[in-house]
Amino acid sequence: MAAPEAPEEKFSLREVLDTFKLCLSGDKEVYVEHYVAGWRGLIKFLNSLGSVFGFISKDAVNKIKILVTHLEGENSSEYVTVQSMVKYELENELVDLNKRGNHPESGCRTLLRLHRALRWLELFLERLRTSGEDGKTSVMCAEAYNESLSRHHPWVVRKAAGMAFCVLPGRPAFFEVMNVGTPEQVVAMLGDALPLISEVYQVTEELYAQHNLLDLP
Ligand SMILES: CCCCCCCCCCCCC/C=C/[C@@H](O)[C@H](COP(=O)(O)O)NC(=O)CCCCCCCCCCCCCCC
Repeated sequence: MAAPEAPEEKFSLREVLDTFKLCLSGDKEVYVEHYVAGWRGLIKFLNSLGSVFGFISKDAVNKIKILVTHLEGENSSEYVTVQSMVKYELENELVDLNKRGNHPESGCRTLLRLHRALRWLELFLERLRTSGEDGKTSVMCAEAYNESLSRHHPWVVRKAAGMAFCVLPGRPAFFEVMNVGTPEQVVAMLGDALPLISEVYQVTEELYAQHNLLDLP
């Protein structure tokens, strides 16, 4: 059995919900700081599911580190919101637009990877929310993945992801790890969280579409 985690390391869905609430400013700009914090919370959840998911969490952690480097770097004021980041990086030609080159760690391409994963999360959580007691998390996860992220992944990543999904715990254990309370309370909280996640996704999607950034290499 795994050693118990330190309390501050424990995942809580409420915490993630709260960070996603903070993501959007009054005029619908997305704060990079809170976006990153939301992902950190989700990765805690992933880590608590076991080492099979290590290769996924490692990639997500790397992406977060890149964004934090921008957030804390000398141009930190340009990285306050996704909108200001896009403007700054495009105006200063800091993004590889057609093929990978001098800017493999641009904020724009890095955030795009997380943004695509956010769509997977939205689809997965919606399935989880509406599933019955004996719903299979592995199937919900695979379906959500096939409808979103998978098209951006090469065969070998799709294969590894598919294998990891198979060992996901069942719905009751999954709900337990969320640390919310009864299954009914989890479902209610998912109902609160989904519109927030969905709005952050939509705002980012529109911004990236406007600037033709949805296929950054
Ligand atoms: C709960 C089960 C979690 C399953 C996670 C589903 C997503 C599967 C993603 C598989 C990614 C495999 C790792 C490699 C990825 C990279 O190739 C690829 C491309 O990057 P590159 O252009 O720099 O090369 N990276 C990505 O697409 C970014 C993936 C980020 C995935 C983050 C997933 C976090 C999952 C958090 C789970 C939270 C569940 C919450 C329940 C309340």
